[in-house]
Amino acid sequence: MLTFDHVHFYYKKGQPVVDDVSFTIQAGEFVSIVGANGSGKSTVAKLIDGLLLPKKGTVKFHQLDTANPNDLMKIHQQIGFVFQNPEDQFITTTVMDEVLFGLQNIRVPREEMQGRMEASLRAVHMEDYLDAMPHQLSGGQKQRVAIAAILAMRPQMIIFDEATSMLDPEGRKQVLAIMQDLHHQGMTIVHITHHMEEALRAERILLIHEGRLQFDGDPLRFFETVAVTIYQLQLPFEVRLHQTLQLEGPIAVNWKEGIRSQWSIN
Ligand SMILES: Nc1ncnc2c1ncn2[C@@H]1O[C@H](COP(=O)(O)OP(=O)(O)OP(=O)(O)O)[C@@H](O)[C@H]1O
Repeated sequence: MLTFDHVHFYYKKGQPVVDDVSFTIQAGEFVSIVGANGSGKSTVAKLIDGLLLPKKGTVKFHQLDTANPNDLMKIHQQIGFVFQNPEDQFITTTVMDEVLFGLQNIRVPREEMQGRMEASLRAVHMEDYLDAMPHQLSGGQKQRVAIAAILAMRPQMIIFDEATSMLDPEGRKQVLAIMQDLHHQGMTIVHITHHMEEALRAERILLIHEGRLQFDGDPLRFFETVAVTIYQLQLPFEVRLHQTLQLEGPIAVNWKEGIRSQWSIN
């Protein structure tokens, strides 16, 4: 379980970027954090992982406190981070080494490494690319390798920070399907995005605006009650269509189910 308790953060004193934010994310949840450019989403993500520390308040992952230097290494191991640009994450020259590198870093026994590497590449359907050079892969494949490198470390939670925004439609679809698949296997997913079609797929949406938490709840309620354009966000096509047709009741649920099945990996 992740807990933000009255968290405050600023880069420059007097200019709050995260302003008294509190929320809890339970194990196994799929949460989207949405908000306009510059609203503070990435800062929240970095606070979750302990890459940034609160100026006031606490961020805890289970009993581990990001402000405690003794806890930080454990937090980094238990929370994986997928960044916007997969290129930034590659250090080695083959897909296989890319996954093994992280395992060496956390001193996984040598006899365990091969199995973990192969299993995590299988989980993202990249098992046929062991010797490929990461830089020669498509955008979606690169992100899948980055995800495999994280999975091999066996995290409990993965944060995707705008991880689809540099990808073409096919790459986006691949990465979103992997997210959904991991969620179904019990992984806690935090997906930071300003694509509302993607946010629709989460179980819960947190809206950040000017560093404050403005909404925390179900996507259905979010799109029905929040005037998203005020926050420089756009309604997903399916929701706009639904509102235009002014459908109600079971059909309102159906558009959501339709989206879920559309993105499903099966
Ligand atoms: N390293 C930094 N130093 C100073 N200010 C920063 C730094 N990183 C972010 N900011 C500022 O903090 C505010 C929030 O930025 P943040 O990146 O968290 O927002 P965001 O919602 O993720 O935006 P985007 O969608 O554009 O990535 C912005 O005003 C940004 O300019």
